[in-house]
Amino acid sequence: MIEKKGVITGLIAYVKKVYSAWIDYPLQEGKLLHGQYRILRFLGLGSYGLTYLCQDIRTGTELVVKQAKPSKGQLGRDLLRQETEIMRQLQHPSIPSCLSSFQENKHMFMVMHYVKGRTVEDLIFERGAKFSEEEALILIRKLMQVVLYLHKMGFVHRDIRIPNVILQGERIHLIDFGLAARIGDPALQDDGTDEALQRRRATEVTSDLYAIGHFVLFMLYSTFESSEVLVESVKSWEEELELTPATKRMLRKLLQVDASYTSTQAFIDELEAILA
Ligand SMILES: Nc1ncnc2c1ncn2[C@@H]1O[C@H](COP(=O)(O)OP(=O)(O)OP(=O)(O)O)[C@@H](O)[C@H]1O
Repeated sequence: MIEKKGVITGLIAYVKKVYSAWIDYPLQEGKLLHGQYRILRFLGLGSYGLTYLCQDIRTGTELVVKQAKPSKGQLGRDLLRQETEIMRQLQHPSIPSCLSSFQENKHMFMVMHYVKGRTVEDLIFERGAKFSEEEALILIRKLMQVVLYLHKMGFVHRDIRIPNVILQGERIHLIDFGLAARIGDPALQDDGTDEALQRRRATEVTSDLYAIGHFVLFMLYSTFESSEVLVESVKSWEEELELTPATKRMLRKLLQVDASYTSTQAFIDELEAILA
């Protein structure tokens, strides 16, 4: 009996997976959306949305169009609506502007500026970029100008990660506001009981600072070469990375090993002091 129940549950999960893959299939290149945006290329399937590079046929400009992921139903649409509302309130040269939103064939879309450049993830994993301690901190100082603006506007990003930061020459851009929320508001999505995820997703500024800590570690590990061939390392970043004591102390606070910073500005002040 129990075995039969297990088979049925497995079968339902499989059917759900096939159905999701089918309804989340990206729209075709060349398709015209809203009579204005021609799809040039599918950029990616995120947790809650599908993203396309499009061309505005009236102006020739390249833009990004994000579609709520059909398999996520109402939650996908609510998150895209929230993302649109938040982006409309933000005006910063390092944040893509939201240009419009529309519905078509029961699907919801949002149009924003296209940021041409390379994500920090691409730079590290595809281009083999290496960040010294100082370079990593200088980049974070730039990123914190955008994060401080966001926090001052009353929002948290909640998804600051290396694929969501684009470098365009000397300029830095923060993208993907899909999980952004007003500070203190209850989160729309349920993140279960994973402790690390809950720290990233709390609607408090410390969740972005926690994410910044991991961001710094990704950059610092770009120069790390392990001598322990084929042995899976169980050492912590504090044992593996050779860092100045001040940076170590800063990271311990960001990662909430020690008590976190009391404000975003307090972190920036300490960062400035280290770089000075
Ligand atoms: N405004 C933008 N300019 C340039 N590229 C963008 C822009 N917005 C998103 N992208 C790119 O589109 C792709 C898909 O992005 P999206 O944020 O929808 O999902 P994701 O980051 O892959 O996943 P998730 O949403 O789960 O974090 C990524 O490669 C991202 O770099």
